[in-house]
Amino acid sequence: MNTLQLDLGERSYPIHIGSGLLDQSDLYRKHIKGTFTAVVTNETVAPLYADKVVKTLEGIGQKVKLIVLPDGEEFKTWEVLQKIFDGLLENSADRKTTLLALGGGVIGDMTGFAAACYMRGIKFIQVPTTLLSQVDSSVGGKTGINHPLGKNMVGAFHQPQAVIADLDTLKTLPAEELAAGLAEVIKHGAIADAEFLSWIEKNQDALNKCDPAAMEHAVRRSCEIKSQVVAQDEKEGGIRAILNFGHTFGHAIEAGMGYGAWLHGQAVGCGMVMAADLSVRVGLLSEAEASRLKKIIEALHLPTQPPKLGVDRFMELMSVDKKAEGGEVRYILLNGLGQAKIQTVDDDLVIQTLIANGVV
Ligand SMILES: NC(=O)c1ccc[n+]([C@@H]2O[C@H](COP(=O)([O-])OP(=O)(O)OC[C@H]3O[C@@H](n4cnc5c(N)ncnc54)[C@H](O)[C@@H]3O)[C@@H](O)[C@H]2O)c1
Ligand SMILES: O=C(O)C(=O)C[C@@H](O)[C@H](O)[C@H](O)COP(=O)(O)O
Ligand SMILES: [Zn+2]
Repeated sequence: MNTLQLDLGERSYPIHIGSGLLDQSDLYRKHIKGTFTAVVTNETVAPLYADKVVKTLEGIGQKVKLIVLPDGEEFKTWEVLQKIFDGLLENSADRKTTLLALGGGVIGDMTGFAAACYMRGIKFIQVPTTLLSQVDSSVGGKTGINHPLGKNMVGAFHQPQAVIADLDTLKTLPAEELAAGLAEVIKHGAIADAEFLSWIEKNQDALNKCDPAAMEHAVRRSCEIKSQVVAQDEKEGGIRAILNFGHTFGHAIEAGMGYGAWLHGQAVGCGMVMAADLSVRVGLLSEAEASRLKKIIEALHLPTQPPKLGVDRFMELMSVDKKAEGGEVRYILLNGLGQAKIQTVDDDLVIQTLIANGVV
Protein backbone atom coordinates (compact mmCIF):
# COMPACT_ATOMS: atom_id res chain seq x y z
CA MET A 1 0.00 0.00 0.00
CA ASN A 2 1.12 3.56 -0.80
CA THR A 3 -0.02 6.41 1.38
CA LEU A 4 0.11 10.01 0.17
CA GLN A 5 -0.76 12.99 2.32
CA LEU A 6 -2.82 15.96 1.15
CA ASP A 7 -1.37 18.84 3.15
CA LEU A 8 -4.08 21.27 4.18
CA GLY A 9 -3.09 22.15 7.74
CA GLU A 10 -5.73 20.91 10.18
CA ARG A 11 -7.75 19.51 7.24
CA SER A 12 -4.85 17.32 5.99
CA TYR A 13 -5.64 13.67 5.27
CA PRO A 14 -4.11 10.45 3.97
CA ILE A 15 -4.82 8.90 0.58
CA HIS A 16 -4.28 5.14 0.83
CA ILE A 17 -3.79 3.32 -2.49
CA GLY A 18 -3.40 -0.45 -2.76
CA SER A 19 -4.95 -3.91 -3.03
CA GLY A 20 -7.19 -5.54 -0.45
CA LEU A 21 -7.89 -2.33 1.47
CA LEU A 22 -11.70 -2.56 1.79
CA ASP A 23 -11.55 -4.82 4.84
CA GLN A 24 -8.49 -3.33 6.56
CA SER A 25 -10.18 -2.11 9.73
CA ASP A 26 -7.21 0.00 10.88
CA LEU A 27 -7.65 2.30 7.88
CA TYR A 28 -11.18 3.19 9.06
CA ARG A 29 -10.77 3.02 12.83
CA LYS A 30 -8.54 6.05 13.25
CA HIS A 31 -10.91 8.33 11.29
CA ILE A 32 -14.14 7.38 13.06
CA LYS A 33 -14.87 9.11 16.37
CA GLY A 34 -18.49 8.12 17.17
CA THR A 35 -20.31 4.79 17.19
CA PHE A 36 -22.51 5.17 14.08
CA THR A 37 -21.43 5.11 10.43
CA ALA A 38 -23.78 5.55 7.47
CA VAL A 39 -22.43 3.93 4.31
CA VAL A 40 -23.78 5.61 1.16
CA THR A 41 -23.58 3.60 -2.04
CA ASN A 42 -25.70 2.73 -5.09
CA GLU A 43 -27.65 -0.20 -6.50
CA THR A 44 -24.69 -1.39 -8.62
CA VAL A 45 -21.91 -1.12 -6.05
CA ALA A 46 -23.89 -2.38 -3.03
CA PRO A 47 -24.07 -6.04 -4.15
CA LEU A 48 -20.38 -5.99 -5.08
CA TYR A 49 -18.69 -4.38 -2.09
CA ALA A 50 -21.08 -3.19 0.64
CA ASP A 51 -21.01 -6.42 2.65
CA LYS A 52 -17.25 -6.34 3.04
CA VAL A 53 -17.22 -2.70 4.18
CA VAL A 54 -20.22 -3.05 6.52
CA LYS A 55 -18.75 -6.18 8.19
CA THR A 56 -15.39 -4.45 8.64
CA LEU A 57 -17.05 -1.44 10.28
CA GLU A 58 -19.18 -3.68 12.52
CA GLY A 59 -15.97 -5.47 13.45
CA ILE A 60 -14.65 -2.23 14.95
CA GLY A 61 -17.82 -1.70 16.96
CA GLN A 62 -19.78 0.57 14.63
CA LYS A 63 -23.53 0.52 14.25
CA VAL A 64 -23.90 0.71 10.45
CA LYS A 65 -26.75 1.93 8.23
CA LEU A 66 -26.52 1.24 4.49
CA ILE A 67 -28.10 3.95 2.31
CA VAL A 68 -28.51 2.73 -1.27
CA LEU A 69 -29.15 5.37 -3.96
CA PRO A 70 -30.19 4.82 -7.58
CA ASP A 71 -27.24 4.58 -9.99
CA GLY A 72 -26.43 7.30 -12.53
CA GLU A 73 -25.39 10.89 -13.17
CA GLU A 74 -29.06 11.79 -13.70
CA PHE A 75 -29.62 11.05 -9.98
CA LYS A 76 -27.04 13.60 -8.76
CA THR A 77 -29.95 15.82 -7.68
CA TRP A 78 -31.62 17.50 -4.68
CA GLU A 79 -34.33 14.83 -4.60
CA VAL A 80 -31.87 11.97 -4.30
CA LEU A 81 -29.63 13.89 -1.89
CA GLN A 82 -32.68 14.10 0.37
CA LYS A 83 -32.62 10.28 0.68
CA ILE A 84 -29.28 10.56 2.48
CA PHE A 85 -30.75 13.05 4.99
CA ASP A 86 -33.82 10.77 5.40
CA GLY A 87 -31.53 7.83 6.24
CA LEU A 88 -29.53 9.92 8.71
CA LEU A 89 -32.55 11.37 10.54
CA GLU A 90 -34.48 8.08 10.60
CA ASN A 91 -31.48 6.52 12.33
CA SER A 92 -30.90 9.38 14.79
CA ALA A 93 -27.53 10.32 13.31
CA ASP A 94 -25.76 12.97 15.40
CA ARG A 95 -22.73 15.21 14.97
CA LYS A 96 -20.33 12.33 15.72
CA THR A 97 -21.82 10.20 12.92
CA THR A 98 -19.46 9.41 10.05
CA LEU A 99 -20.60 9.18 6.44
CA LEU A 100 -18.73 6.79 4.17
CA ALA A 101 -18.98 7.15 0.38
CA LEU A 102 -18.63 3.75 -1.30
CA GLY A 103 -18.76 4.12 -5.08
CA GLY A 104 -17.76 6.35 -7.98
CA GLY A 105 -17.68 10.11 -8.29
CA VAL A 106 -21.45 10.56 -8.18
CA ILE A 107 -21.69 8.84 -4.79
CA GLY A 108 -18.55 10.61 -3.54
CA ASP A 109 -19.75 14.09 -4.56
CA MET A 110 -23.25 13.58 -3.11
CA THR A 111 -22.10 11.97 0.13
CA GLY A 112 -19.51 14.69 0.64
CA PHE A 113 -22.16 17.35 0.09
CA ALA A 114 -24.54 15.61 2.52
CA ALA A 115 -21.69 15.52 5.07
CA ALA A 116 -21.05 19.25 4.52
CA CYS A 117 -24.73 20.06 5.16
CA TYR A 118 -25.99 17.61 7.80
CA MET A 119 -26.14 19.44 11.13
CA ARG A 120 -23.90 22.03 9.39
CA GLY A 121 -21.09 19.57 8.86
CA ILE A 122 -20.06 16.05 9.87
CA LYS A 123 -17.05 13.93 8.97
CA PHE A 124 -16.86 11.63 5.94
CA ILE A 125 -14.55 9.08 4.37
CA GLN A 126 -14.09 8.47 0.65
CA VAL A 127 -13.88 4.85 -0.53
CA PRO A 128 -13.73 5.32 -4.32
CA THR A 129 -14.46 2.28 -6.50
CA THR A 130 -14.12 3.66 -10.06
CA LEU A 131 -10.87 4.66 -11.74
CA LEU A 132 -12.22 8.19 -12.12
CA SER A 133 -12.99 8.51 -8.45
CA GLN A 134 -9.63 7.02 -7.44
CA VAL A 135 -7.58 9.34 -9.68
CA ASP A 136 -9.63 12.48 -9.16
CA SER A 137 -13.01 12.95 -7.48
CA SER A 138 -12.27 11.41 -4.06
CA VAL A 139 -9.39 13.86 -3.56
CA GLY A 140 -9.67 17.60 -2.98
CA GLY A 141 -13.01 18.15 -1.28
CA LYS A 142 -15.21 19.38 -4.14
CA THR A 143 -18.69 18.05 -3.37
CA GLY A 144 -22.10 18.80 -4.83
CA ILE A 145 -24.97 18.07 -7.18
CA ASN A 146 -25.99 19.10 -10.70
CA HIS A 147 -28.57 21.71 -11.73
CA PRO A 148 -30.42 21.32 -15.05
CA LEU A 149 -28.75 24.54 -16.22
CA GLY A 150 -25.22 23.65 -15.14
CA LYS A 151 -22.96 20.91 -13.87
CA ASN A 152 -22.05 20.74 -10.12
CA MET A 153 -23.67 24.14 -9.64
CA VAL A 154 -24.72 23.54 -6.03
CA GLY A 155 -22.14 22.26 -3.58
CA ALA A 156 -19.51 22.90 -0.97
CA PHE A 157 -15.82 22.45 -0.36
CA HIS A 158 -15.68 19.79 2.35
CA GLN A 159 -12.58 17.64 2.78
CA PRO A 160 -12.81 13.95 3.71
CA GLN A 161 -11.02 12.46 6.72
CA ALA A 162 -9.29 9.90 4.50
CA VAL A 163 -9.37 8.36 1.04
CA ILE A 164 -9.16 4.57 0.84
CA ALA A 165 -8.65 3.53 -2.80
CA ASP A 166 -8.75 -0.25 -3.17
CA LEU A 167 -7.35 -1.04 -6.62
CA ASP A 168 -9.02 -4.49 -6.57
CA THR A 169 -12.42 -2.83 -7.10
CA LEU A 170 -11.30 -1.82 -10.59
CA LYS A 171 -11.52 -5.49 -11.67
CA THR A 172 -15.33 -5.25 -11.94
CA LEU A 173 -15.39 -1.91 -13.75
CA PRO A 174 -16.99 -1.87 -17.25
CA ALA A 175 -14.60 -0.92 -20.10
CA GLU A 176 -16.22 2.43 -20.86
CA GLU A 177 -16.01 3.46 -17.19
CA LEU A 178 -12.32 2.56 -17.21
CA ALA A 179 -11.85 4.80 -20.27
CA ALA A 180 -13.76 7.61 -18.54
CA GLY A 181 -11.30 7.45 -15.65
CA LEU A 182 -8.36 7.49 -18.05
CA ALA A 183 -9.56 10.88 -19.34
CA GLU A 184 -8.75 12.48 -15.98
CA VAL A 185 -5.41 10.62 -15.89
CA ILE A 186 -4.51 12.12 -19.28
CA LYS A 187 -5.64 15.52 -17.96
CA HIS A 188 -3.16 15.33 -15.08
CA GLY A 189 -0.31 14.60 -17.51
CA ALA A 190 -1.41 17.30 -19.95
CA ILE A 191 -1.60 20.10 -17.36
CA ALA A 192 1.30 19.24 -15.07
CA ASP A 193 3.67 16.47 -16.13
CA ALA A 194 4.87 15.91 -19.72
CA GLU A 195 6.83 12.83 -18.60
CA PHE A 196 3.69 11.26 -17.14
CA LEU A 197 1.87 12.01 -20.40
CA SER A 198 4.60 10.16 -22.32
CA TRP A 199 4.27 7.25 -19.85
CA ILE A 200 0.53 7.13 -20.59
CA GLU A 201 1.28 7.14 -24.32
CA LYS A 202 3.75 4.26 -23.99
CA ASN A 203 1.54 2.22 -21.66
CA GLN A 204 -1.79 2.61 -23.45
CA ASP A 205 -2.26 -1.15 -23.96
CA ALA A 206 -1.67 -1.89 -20.29
CA LEU A 207 -4.01 0.93 -19.29
CA ASN A 208 -6.75 -0.23 -21.66
CA LYS A 209 -6.41 -3.76 -20.21
CA CYS A 210 -6.66 -2.46 -16.64
CA ASP A 211 -3.26 -3.99 -15.86
CA PRO A 212 -2.78 -3.79 -12.06
CA ALA A 213 0.72 -2.28 -12.15
CA ALA A 214 -0.34 0.34 -14.71
CA MET A 215 -3.43 1.19 -12.64
CA GLU A 216 -1.34 1.54 -9.49
CA HIS A 217 1.00 4.01 -11.20
CA ALA A 218 -1.85 5.95 -12.87
CA VAL A 219 -3.74 6.33 -9.58
CA ARG A 220 -0.67 7.22 -7.53
CA ARG A 221 0.77 9.81 -9.95
CA SER A 222 -2.67 11.36 -10.52
CA CYS A 223 -3.28 11.69 -6.77
CA GLU A 224 0.19 13.21 -6.31
CA ILE A 225 -0.45 15.82 -9.01
CA LYS A 226 -3.95 16.65 -7.79
CA SER A 227 -2.86 16.83 -4.14
CA GLN A 228 -0.01 19.21 -4.96
CA VAL A 229 -2.38 21.55 -6.78
CA VAL A 230 -5.12 21.42 -4.12
CA ALA A 231 -2.60 21.95 -1.31
CA GLN A 232 -1.67 25.30 -2.91
CA ASP A 233 -5.24 26.49 -3.53
CA GLU A 234 -7.94 24.56 -1.67
CA LYS A 235 -10.92 26.66 -2.82
CA GLU A 236 -9.92 27.48 -6.40
CA GLY A 237 -8.92 31.09 -5.96
CA GLY A 238 -6.31 30.59 -8.68
CA ILE A 239 -4.07 27.66 -9.68
CA ARG A 240 -6.61 24.92 -8.79
CA ALA A 241 -8.60 25.92 -11.88
CA ILE A 242 -6.02 24.09 -14.05
CA LEU A 243 -7.66 20.83 -12.86
CA ASN A 244 -10.62 22.02 -14.93
CA PHE A 245 -8.77 21.56 -18.25
CA GLY A 246 -11.31 20.21 -20.79
CA HIS A 247 -14.20 20.82 -18.40
CA THR A 248 -15.60 24.11 -19.79
CA PHE A 249 -16.35 22.29 -23.05
CA GLY A 250 -17.04 18.95 -21.30
CA HIS A 251 -19.58 20.28 -18.82
CA ALA A 252 -21.43 21.98 -21.71
CA ILE A 253 -21.67 18.58 -23.43
CA GLU A 254 -22.95 16.87 -20.25
CA ALA A 255 -25.61 19.48 -19.49
CA GLY A 256 -26.53 20.01 -23.15
CA MET A 257 -27.02 16.33 -23.88
CA GLY A 258 -28.81 15.63 -20.57
CA TYR A 259 -26.87 14.25 -17.57
CA GLY A 260 -25.85 10.64 -18.11
CA ALA A 261 -26.02 10.67 -21.92
CA TRP A 262 -22.24 11.23 -21.99
CA LEU A 263 -20.09 9.95 -19.11
CA HIS A 264 -18.21 12.75 -17.35
CA GLY A 265 -14.86 11.29 -18.45
CA GLN A 266 -16.01 11.00 -22.07
CA ALA A 267 -17.10 14.64 -22.08
CA VAL A 268 -13.76 15.65 -20.53
CA GLY A 269 -11.85 13.60 -23.13
CA CYS A 270 -13.64 15.41 -25.95
CA GLY A 271 -13.42 18.71 -24.07
CA MET A 272 -9.62 18.37 -23.85
CA VAL A 273 -9.41 17.99 -27.64
CA MET A 274 -11.40 21.23 -28.00
CA ALA A 275 -9.38 23.08 -25.35
CA ALA A 276 -6.15 21.97 -27.07
CA ASP A 277 -7.52 23.23 -30.40
CA LEU A 278 -8.26 26.58 -28.72
CA SER A 279 -4.73 26.64 -27.24
CA VAL A 280 -3.36 26.31 -30.80
CA ARG A 281 -5.55 29.21 -32.00
CA VAL A 282 -4.33 31.39 -29.12
CA GLY A 283 -0.71 30.53 -30.05
CA LEU A 284 0.25 28.58 -26.92
CA LEU A 285 0.37 25.04 -28.34
CA SER A 286 1.69 23.67 -31.65
CA GLU A 287 -0.59 21.76 -34.01
CA ALA A 288 1.72 18.76 -33.61
CA GLU A 289 1.25 18.83 -29.81
CA ALA A 290 -2.54 19.13 -30.10
CA SER A 291 -2.64 16.25 -32.54
CA ARG A 292 -0.44 14.11 -30.25
CA LEU A 293 -2.81 14.73 -27.34
CA LYS A 294 -5.84 13.88 -29.52
CA LYS A 295 -4.19 10.57 -30.55
CA ILE A 296 -3.63 9.63 -26.90
CA ILE A 297 -7.27 10.42 -26.09
CA GLU A 298 -8.44 8.31 -29.05
CA ALA A 299 -6.10 5.44 -28.15
CA LEU A 300 -7.68 5.27 -24.69
CA HIS A 301 -11.12 4.78 -26.27
CA LEU A 302 -12.53 8.22 -25.59
CA PRO A 303 -14.69 10.24 -27.99
CA THR A 304 -13.05 13.21 -29.70
CA GLN A 305 -16.01 14.45 -31.75
CA PRO A 306 -18.46 16.69 -29.85
CA PRO A 307 -22.23 16.41 -30.34
CA LYS A 308 -23.87 18.79 -32.83
CA LEU A 309 -25.42 21.08 -30.23
CA GLY A 310 -25.02 24.19 -32.40
CA VAL A 311 -22.59 27.05 -31.78
CA ASP A 312 -25.05 29.39 -30.03
CA ARG A 313 -26.31 26.70 -27.68
CA PHE A 314 -22.76 25.57 -26.91
CA MET A 315 -21.68 29.14 -26.10
CA GLU A 316 -24.76 29.59 -23.91
CA LEU A 317 -24.02 26.37 -22.02
CA MET A 318 -20.39 27.42 -21.46
CA SER A 319 -21.37 30.88 -20.21
CA VAL A 320 -22.47 29.47 -16.81
CA ASP A 321 -18.99 28.03 -16.19
CA LYS A 322 -17.91 28.55 -12.57
CA LYS A 323 -14.58 30.02 -13.68
CA ALA A 324 -16.35 32.95 -15.41
CA GLU A 325 -15.68 36.39 -13.90
CA GLY A 326 -17.77 39.47 -14.73
CA GLY A 327 -19.53 37.54 -17.49
CA GLU A 328 -16.24 36.48 -19.14
CA VAL A 329 -15.40 32.80 -19.32
CA ARG A 330 -11.80 31.95 -18.37
CA TYR A 331 -10.43 28.96 -20.28
CA ILE A 332 -7.79 26.47 -19.22
CA LEU A 333 -5.30 26.29 -22.08
CA LEU A 334 -2.12 24.30 -22.60
CA ASN A 335 1.11 26.25 -22.72
CA GLY A 336 2.90 23.32 -24.35
CA LEU A 337 2.14 19.76 -23.19
CA GLY A 338 2.61 19.44 -19.42
CA GLN A 339 1.82 23.06 -18.53
CA ALA A 340 -1.49 24.88 -18.21
CA LYS A 341 -2.57 28.53 -18.31
CA ILE A 342 -5.82 30.23 -17.29
CA GLN A 343 -7.01 33.09 -19.47
CA THR A 344 -9.92 34.76 -21.22
CA VAL A 345 -10.17 34.26 -24.98
CA ASP A 346 -12.01 36.27 -27.65
CA ASP A 347 -15.35 34.66 -28.51
CA ASP A 348 -14.31 34.63 -32.19
CA LEU A 349 -11.53 32.14 -31.47
CA VAL A 350 -13.80 29.95 -29.33
CA ILE A 351 -16.38 29.93 -32.12
CA GLN A 352 -13.65 28.92 -34.59
CA THR A 353 -12.84 25.95 -32.32
CA LEU A 354 -16.51 24.96 -32.13
CA ILE A 355 -16.94 25.16 -35.90
CA ALA A 356 -13.68 23.33 -36.64
CA ASN A 357 -14.81 20.52 -34.33
CA GLY A 358 -18.19 20.21 -36.06
CA VAL A 359 -20.44 21.51 -33.27
CA VAL A 360 -22.64 23.26 -35.86
N1 LIG B 1 -15.27 16.16 -6.85
C1 LIG B 1 -14.40 16.15 -7.83
O1 LIG B 1 -13.29 16.68 -7.72
C2 LIG B 1 -14.74 15.43 -9.11
C3 LIG B 1 -13.72 15.12 -10.02
C4 LIG B 1 -14.07 14.43 -11.18
C5 LIG B 1 -15.39 14.02 -11.38
N2 LIG B 1 -16.33 14.33 -10.47
C6 LIG B 1 -17.70 13.84 -10.64
O2 LIG B 1 -17.67 12.43 -10.58
C7 LIG B 1 -18.75 11.90 -11.35
C8 LIG B 1 -18.23 10.83 -12.28
O3 LIG B 1 -17.68 9.80 -11.49
P1 LIG B 1 -17.55 8.30 -12.04
O4 LIG B 1 -16.95 8.33 -13.38
O5 LIG B 1 -16.94 7.50 -10.98
O6 LIG B 1 -19.08 7.92 -12.28
P2 LIG B 1 -20.13 7.11 -11.39
O7 LIG B 1 -20.04 7.48 -10.00
O8 LIG B 1 -21.44 7.30 -12.09
O9 LIG B 1 -19.67 5.61 -11.57
C9 LIG B 1 -19.64 5.05 -12.85
C10 LIG B 1 -20.41 3.73 -12.94
O10 LIG B 1 -19.61 2.68 -12.40
C11 LIG B 1 -20.36 1.95 -11.43
N3 LIG B 1 -19.38 1.40 -10.50
C12 LIG B 1 -18.74 2.06 -9.51
N4 LIG B 1 -17.78 1.28 -8.99
C13 LIG B 1 -17.83 0.12 -9.67
C14 LIG B 1 -17.06 -1.06 -9.61
N5 LIG B 1 -16.00 -1.18 -8.81
N6 LIG B 1 -17.39 -2.08 -10.44
C15 LIG B 1 -18.43 -1.95 -11.31
N7 LIG B 1 -19.15 -0.84 -11.44
C16 LIG B 1 -18.84 0.19 -10.63
C17 LIG B 1 -21.34 2.96 -10.89
O11 LIG B 1 -22.42 2.34 -10.28
C18 LIG B 1 -21.71 3.70 -12.17
O12 LIG B 1 -22.66 2.97 -12.90
C19 LIG B 1 -19.36 13.08 -12.08
O13 LIG B 1 -20.54 13.47 -11.45
C20 LIG B 1 -18.31 14.15 -11.97
O14 LIG B 1 -18.87 15.45 -12.01
C21 LIG B 1 -16.04 15.02 -9.34
O1 LIG C 1 -10.91 19.12 -8.33
C1 LIG C 1 -11.02 20.02 -9.18
O2 LIG C 1 -10.79 21.21 -8.91
C2 LIG C 1 -11.46 19.70 -10.55
O3 LIG C 1 -11.72 20.60 -11.34
C3 LIG C 1 -11.54 18.25 -10.92
C4 LIG C 1 -12.52 17.95 -12.05
O4 LIG C 1 -12.07 16.77 -12.68
C5 LIG C 1 -13.94 17.66 -11.54
O5 LIG C 1 -14.73 17.23 -12.62
C6 LIG C 1 -14.61 18.76 -10.77
O6 LIG C 1 -15.80 18.29 -10.17
C7 LIG C 1 -15.01 19.92 -11.62
O7 LIG C 1 -15.27 20.99 -10.78
P1 LIG C 1 -16.23 22.17 -11.13
O8 LIG C 1 -15.92 23.17 -10.08
O9 LIG C 1 -15.90 22.65 -12.51
O10 LIG C 1 -17.61 21.63 -11.07
ZN1 LIG D 1 -13.58 16.02 -14.02
